Amino acid sequence: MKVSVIGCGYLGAVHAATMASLGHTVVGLEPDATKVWALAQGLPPFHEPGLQELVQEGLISGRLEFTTEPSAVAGSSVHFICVGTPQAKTAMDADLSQILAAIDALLPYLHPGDVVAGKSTVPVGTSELVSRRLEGSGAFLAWNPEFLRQGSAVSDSLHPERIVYGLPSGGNRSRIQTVLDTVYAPLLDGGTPRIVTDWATAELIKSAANAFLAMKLSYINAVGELCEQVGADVVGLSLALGLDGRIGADYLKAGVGFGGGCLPKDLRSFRVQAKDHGVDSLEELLSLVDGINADARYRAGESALRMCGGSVVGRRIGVLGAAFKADTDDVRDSPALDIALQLAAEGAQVTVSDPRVPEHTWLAYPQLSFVRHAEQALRGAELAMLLTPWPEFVGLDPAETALLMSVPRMYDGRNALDPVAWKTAGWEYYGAGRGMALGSVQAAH
Ligand SMILES: NC(=O)c1ccc[n+]([C@@H]2O[C@H](COP(=O)([O-])OP(=O)(O)OC[C@H]3O[C@@H](n4cnc5c(N)ncnc54)[C@H](O)[C@@H]3O)[C@@H](O)[C@H]2O)c1
Ligand SMILES: O=c1ccn([C@@H]2O[C@H](COP(=O)(O)OP(=O)(O)O[C@H]3O[C@H](CO)[C@@H](O)[C@H](O)[C@H]3O)[C@@H](O)[C@H]2O)c(=O)[nH]1
Repeated sequence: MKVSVIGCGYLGAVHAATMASLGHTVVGLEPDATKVWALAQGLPPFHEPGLQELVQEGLISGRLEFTTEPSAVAGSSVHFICVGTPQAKTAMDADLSQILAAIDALLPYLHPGDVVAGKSTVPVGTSELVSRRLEGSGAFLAWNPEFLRQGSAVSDSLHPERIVYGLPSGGNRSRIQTVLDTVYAPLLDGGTPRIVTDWATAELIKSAANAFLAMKLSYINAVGELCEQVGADVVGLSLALGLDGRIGADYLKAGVGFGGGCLPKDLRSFRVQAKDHGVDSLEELLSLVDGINADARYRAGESALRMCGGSVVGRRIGVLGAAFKADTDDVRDSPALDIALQLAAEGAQVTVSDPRVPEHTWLAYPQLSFVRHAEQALRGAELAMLLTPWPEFVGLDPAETALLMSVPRMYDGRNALDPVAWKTAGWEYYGAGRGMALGSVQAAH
């Protein structure tokens, strides 16, 4: 089947390559000529494990192409909408301008019977809005939200936990379902569960999923704050909670809070949706979740101040990590960058190390120094802050690393290091949500 993917950023590039690997002929449409050039060379313009190989396989097979030319999408049976839905510049709701522009640009090339499948994360009601724009084209609309995570996007796409179809009511429903079933046949045949529902439910499934993850993270971070107050250890507590199958161990790693291009903005968009529809209790709950997340970042800055004796003015701090999580080069709403900026604003000399964040990103933050390697950030520093748990940081040798520092002090904002090993090597160690605790809970069978 020929399919098009409209918008080839973190989601669209992966989706296009995945569709090609499932055997479809794929045209990826993207207005950014630099991204198209890079993708067409088989060199994705961002870091995503496994993507380069998948894109190169697609290009070599002849089933995958990238273009800036909208007419290339003509003749596709399914058009996947993967454009951005960022937070609006001056409000908390989602900015739908990329969605509407993408649909308008698609209209001249749609044929009756084509399926337009929205994969972007959108507020409830967006499908209704988009379907009115599609009127007269003869195309059908489905909302088919995507759940991949950056850093494991390729494997998440090839082995999804579920596929959701939001379909219109009426006679065309089964026809659209058949088309989507054909597109996803290799995954469905492999046992991936499929949920078929209406547009509004599909839209809400995605918002509710991200808000739930955010809620779990803010819950454990708030509990972590209590742990710090009473000298308890949130890492041991999370381990014990996670062994309860009803709770589950995922999204219980306490630290400096969640970031990225999805959870924060989707949580805020969901807040607006709840408020707009008069569900004040949900809005209040989500607002607390958002507030606790902001606090987690702020408390990291406060801990740094305390560890430096009450002031960071002129003090050298080495920050390990700029990306919002490991295995991505994405700094959208990154807690690490936010905390580094907070400390620079307090007067610290902050050097940030990240193995992947591209150099053009650094130019936007003249108040920070950027280096590639941990050693460069930590040499002569009196506080190290681990804020993104890249393997090269987690694997640092505490004794060797201590020799680089003017004072060996470690704030572990991801609870990724072994406090006993670091303390034994002479470090003053402080973990988010565990303070100076030594990690007093161990699992045994
Ligand atoms: N990043 C993720 O892991 C992820 C996962 C699931 C869902 N989502 C959702 O997917 C959507 C895209 O997210 P992203 O992270 O890929 O964003 P992104 O900014 O990386 O990618 C969006 C791309 O769309 C392009 N674009 C903008 N206007 C366009 C137009 N009119 N026509 C064609 N292309 C256009 C942009 O140039 C950009 O390359 C968002 O709604 C997001 O919430 C993202
Ligand atoms: O135990 C944990 C797990 C995650 N995080 C943080 O939470 C944030 C989000 O992490 P993750 O969910 O892995 O990253 P995303 O790639 O943003 O993926 C989320 O957002 C995507 C876009 O909507 C969805 O598709 C995914 O299902 C959803 O997990 C990051 O800052 C992580 O560091 C923690 O602090 N502790």
